[in-house]
Amino acid sequence: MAVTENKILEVKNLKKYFPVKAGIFRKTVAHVKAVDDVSFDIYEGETLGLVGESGCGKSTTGSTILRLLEATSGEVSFKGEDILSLNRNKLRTIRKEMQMIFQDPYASLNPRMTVADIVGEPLKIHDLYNKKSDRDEKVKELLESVGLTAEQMNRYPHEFSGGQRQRIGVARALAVDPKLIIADEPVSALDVSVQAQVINILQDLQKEFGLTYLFIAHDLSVVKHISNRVAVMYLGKIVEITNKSELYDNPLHPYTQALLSAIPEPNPERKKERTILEGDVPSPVNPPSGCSFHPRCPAAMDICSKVEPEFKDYGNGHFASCLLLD
Ligand SMILES: Nc1ncnc2c1ncn2[C@@H]1O[C@H](COP(=O)(O)OP(=O)(O)OP(=O)(O)O)[C@@H](O)[C@H]1O
Repeated sequence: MAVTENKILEVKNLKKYFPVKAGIFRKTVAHVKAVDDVSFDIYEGETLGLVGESGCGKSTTGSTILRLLEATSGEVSFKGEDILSLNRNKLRTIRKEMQMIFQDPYASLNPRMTVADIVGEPLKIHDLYNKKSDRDEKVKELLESVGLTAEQMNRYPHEFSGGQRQRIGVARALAVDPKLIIADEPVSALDVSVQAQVINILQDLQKEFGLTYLFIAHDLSVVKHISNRVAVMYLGKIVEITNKSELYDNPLHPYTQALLSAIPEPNPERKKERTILEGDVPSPVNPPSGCSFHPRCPAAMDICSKVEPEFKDYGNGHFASCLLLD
């Protein structure tokens, strides 16, 4: 399925603050602003890459959309339905259509369960294929769709390589026939040679089943191949979002430029200038005033520490928040 004009997911002003407690009465003394006013849409059939350094809030965004974490405020609507206000029953029904694939294929599969039980578990939870023989048939089909074999269904996770385990994770996510998959760093724990295989499988499955992906990664090179659009996140906020070619050819935000310059250039003749990001990512408990990127920004001016930049459209759906662009 090609990318359509239907918004399957709309995220508006989403915030997730974690309380920081201290003292014998465990009083809340501050908040970790993990997701701080994030808005974006995803169109049906599309892959939106969500990229940023460790700790910028990508996983929290994914988990809050699926209500694995409760949002502090904001709106998330999936196919027009307001997810954040659904009761448990309705949430359970809609969860079938939104699945997550996790980063660590070692930690996310129960070592004591066979592959058949792992992949079949969501079917049981959602009361699908109640007869064991039907469920096993479905599991076989799912394993084959991710390039594994039916014979492997009675084995345990430790008998598989990292890439194969991630395929098991993908098969499990697909079991309930979802529409949207949030893939949280699905290839970060894998060898580079295996990363491309898993990404290719995800792309093939997208075509076959008309899936939509939110694909989370900390590295812009990983999402380049698979994404239609890319959103760049820094300290709880999206600082730039646009379609893939625009982002890689014409990045507007200095943070995006720095992330791009960190990608190794395989061709030595096309050596590029590198922007080395100075210092550490500031704490999301007490983000810097003004533009939160200013302490590390190679182009920062005085005003950047005083005024918070607006998130503006610079044409053709290319949004960025940087005072230097005005
Ligand atoms: N349960 C929690 N309680 C308190 N703070 C949390 C909690 N979960 C995450 N955080 C903090 O929220 C911020 C965002 O974390 P998150 O895991 O979403 O970032 P990330 O971009 O996905 O990073 P990574 O790539 O390392 O997973 C971090 O500062 C993190 O320490």
